[in-house]
Amino acid sequence: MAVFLPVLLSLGALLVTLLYLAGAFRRQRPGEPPLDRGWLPWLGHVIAFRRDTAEFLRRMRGQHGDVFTVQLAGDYVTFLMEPHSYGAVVKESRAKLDFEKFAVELVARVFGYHAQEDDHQRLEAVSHKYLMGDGLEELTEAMMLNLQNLMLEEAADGEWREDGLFHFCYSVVFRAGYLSLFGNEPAPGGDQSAGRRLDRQRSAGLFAEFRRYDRLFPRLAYAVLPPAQKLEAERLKRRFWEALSVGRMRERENVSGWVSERQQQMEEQGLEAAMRDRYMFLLLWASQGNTGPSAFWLLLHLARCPDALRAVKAEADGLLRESGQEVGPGKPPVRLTRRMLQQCPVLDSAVEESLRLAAAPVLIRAVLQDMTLRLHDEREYRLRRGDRVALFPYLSVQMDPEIHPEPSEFRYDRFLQPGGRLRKTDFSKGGRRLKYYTMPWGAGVSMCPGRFFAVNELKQFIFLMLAYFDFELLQPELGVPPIDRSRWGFGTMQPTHEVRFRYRMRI
Ligand code: HEM
Repeated sequence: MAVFLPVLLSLGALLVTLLYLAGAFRRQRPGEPPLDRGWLPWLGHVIAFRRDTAEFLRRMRGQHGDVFTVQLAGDYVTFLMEPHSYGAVVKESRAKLDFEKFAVELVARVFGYHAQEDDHQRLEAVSHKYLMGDGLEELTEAMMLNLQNLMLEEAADGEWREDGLFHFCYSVVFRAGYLSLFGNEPAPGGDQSAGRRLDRQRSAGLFAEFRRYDRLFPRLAYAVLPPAQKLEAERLKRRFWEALSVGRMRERENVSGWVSERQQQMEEQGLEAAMRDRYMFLLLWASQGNTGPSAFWLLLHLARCPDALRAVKAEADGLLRESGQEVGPGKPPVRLTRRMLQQCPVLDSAVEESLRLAAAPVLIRAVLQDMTLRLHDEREYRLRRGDRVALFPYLSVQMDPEIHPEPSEFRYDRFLQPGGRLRKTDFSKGGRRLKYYTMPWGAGVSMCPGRFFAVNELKQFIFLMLAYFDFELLQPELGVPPIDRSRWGFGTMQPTHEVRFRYRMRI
């Protein structure tokens, strides 16, 4: 027996070390939020969290209140569910709460890209220049031309076509967005219409591949793909690295400043071409993964809500009339100026409302030093270095019936003041006005830099649908499809199944 004693002691020590590393001995210290480690060592609650994040967090909030810490696959994550106090997280200095640490790990796993130190600042600067303010004008014009190429040219015979609404919206908005940012195919021998045809064909192929990757994305991000699908994800990644490669980009025309300047910066930094190609895939994903699904929810809600459709159409018709444009056979394609896109409060409200219902990012920050989280009501919680802090505004803001009565209903005028001309921004909870009352774009340092372009894309798409097309749902009695619960946390949600519809161009 004595012979085995050292072995047993070593095994015991190993077990204790493993349990320690697995967080089995962690206790809530005075001043810290309630701690719920879950039953499984190291994994904690990750299975329930992944299965249905919203449901899990609702349950935890019921048990522990609006601030709590849970163990998720080795990480301790403190969720703050009290929206008046969101500023304490999104405005905290980067020295204490950092967004990049988590993002760097994710992009390495999902896109194979190894982040450079100043990536975030450089992307911010380029986004400022090309995705906001005056810089956005050129991109918005390119988007209009590409949307018209994809939407009008193929439907020019005026025949009824049937499709899945999700597929239709995602395909059109993805492809037009991709062509606007990453450029057009060169016109063979200067033949513009052949160039446009190539754009339609090749972007359709790319979209089909993107959707394959898109379906794998949540499990890839959580690193739980089975081997065969992992291989498929690798194949798709390589396909995109190649399709968006530096060499390919040089052949394209009208590549946006957002993409070309970022390329140039990376080249000047001496980043190898293979890594730059990977970064391009990251940009494609960030710019195209949410807008198409958002277009789907918006068009679906409008198609299901005659009042909303009527109000949005009246606004669009009015703007076209005021600008002296007519839609019809022989007329030039409509032009939507920046001013027109800025003067549609009804459509703006409908866009904001559909995003409130469908955009559900989890915002995550790494705690870089021991610190205190101060809530608006004077409560204070101590946070440990190495942990994470997270917000899930979908549940604590967007679906809160006190902030948004009947939160599951689509009310196209929810973000309009009485009178219907001005944006409504005063929403309250507990008798106090809220700063963060809907957060589809995130907030603070990681707030989506593409939000102005994304809203323009959605509005342009809806304008064209209303101006040029008749469309109807084929089975309106089926209602709004449920959202796919495996995708919480990644941006705009997707439906669990298609919605059949038909459309035809009015000629
Ligand atoms: C409806 C469409 C869109 C939605 C709902 C959306 C939402 C978001 C959200 C929530 C984030 C922040 C994630 C976080 O905090 O971790 C984000 C980041 C980002 N978005 Fe968007 N986005 C949309 C469209 C776009 C478009 C059109 C572009 C570019 C043209 C874009 C570019 C980006 C980039 C580059 C980031 C990363 C920012 C960074 O690293 O700081 N997005 N987006």
